[in-house]
Amino acid sequence: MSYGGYLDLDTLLAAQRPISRPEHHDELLFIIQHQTTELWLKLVLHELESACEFMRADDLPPALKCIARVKHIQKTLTEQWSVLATLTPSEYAQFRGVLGNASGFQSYQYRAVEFTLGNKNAKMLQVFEADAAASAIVRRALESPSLYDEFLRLLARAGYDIPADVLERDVTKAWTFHDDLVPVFAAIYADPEHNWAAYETCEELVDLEDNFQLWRFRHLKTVERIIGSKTGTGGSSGAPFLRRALELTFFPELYAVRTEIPG
Ligand code: HEM
Ligand SMILES: N[C@@H](Cc1c[nH]c2ccccc12)C(=O)O
Repeated sequence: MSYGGYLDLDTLLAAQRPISRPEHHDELLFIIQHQTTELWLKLVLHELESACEFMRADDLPPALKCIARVKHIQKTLTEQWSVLATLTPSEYAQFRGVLGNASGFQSYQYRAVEFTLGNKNAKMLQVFEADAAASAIVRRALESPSLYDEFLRLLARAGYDIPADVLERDVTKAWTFHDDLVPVFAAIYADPEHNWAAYETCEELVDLEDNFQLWRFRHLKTVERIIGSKTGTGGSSGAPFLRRALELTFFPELYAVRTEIPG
């Protein structure tokens, strides 16, 4: 066994192949920024899937440990935008053309993470039609209960009054706001001492969402400084599209409960 052999470094380090001719100095940065993100997303998915499994087994402590690791990865990914922000608009414009219609829209691991957190949208599968392996990853995330679904099922098993329509919902559909979950969370937040595990998990989920939004925000701000309000290579309006994504929420009832806390 050797360092490079164990890590399959030859494969890893052969995978940065700029396509601009003559090769643009900054294309390597662009590639590595994406590849490192994808590597971390691979681990995020792995940890979130484990967190779901632990929840299914009513084993919260290890689920929370997985979530804690995901939160650190999210922070790293958010910080990492500052490296790409050293790419100036003039530099990027010199090789943007080689990207054609390719775009972050096509990140199947990103889509799988969004689905695992509950932002499902079956239409997104179309993007990956031509790629069987990518489709399988995204479809699995679409068809599995989200982390939130698993948490709510766990709460129901623990005796909390989770409405039947929540427990029996079609998990392939986007989450919609459930008014009657808010009193359940209000009771948990009113008495943390007697609901500690549920209370702590609620706050961990809010952390996950908060971190996810910070990543989205930094993506938007980096995009704004690099391409202004140009339309995206993926066919979207660009920055306006990314700005709208900041209104998405994975766990709306966990935000709604905050309004209901007396005081
Ligand atoms: C110069 C750098 C970048 C620019 C100008 C940029 C621009 C954009 C734009 C305009 C979109 C909207 C889709 C489109 O029409 O193309 C988008 C989506 C996306 N980008 Fe980036 N991006 C950059 C870097 C990155 C990096 C480093 C990642 C990390 C993997 C990334 C991940 C994504 C993802 C996942 C989406 C889909 C978001 C969604 O559907 O909610 N982007 N990007
Ligand atoms: N969507 C980007 C291009 C882009 C960003 N990340 C990518 C990853 C791979 C291919 C293309 C891209 C733009 O409009 O400029």
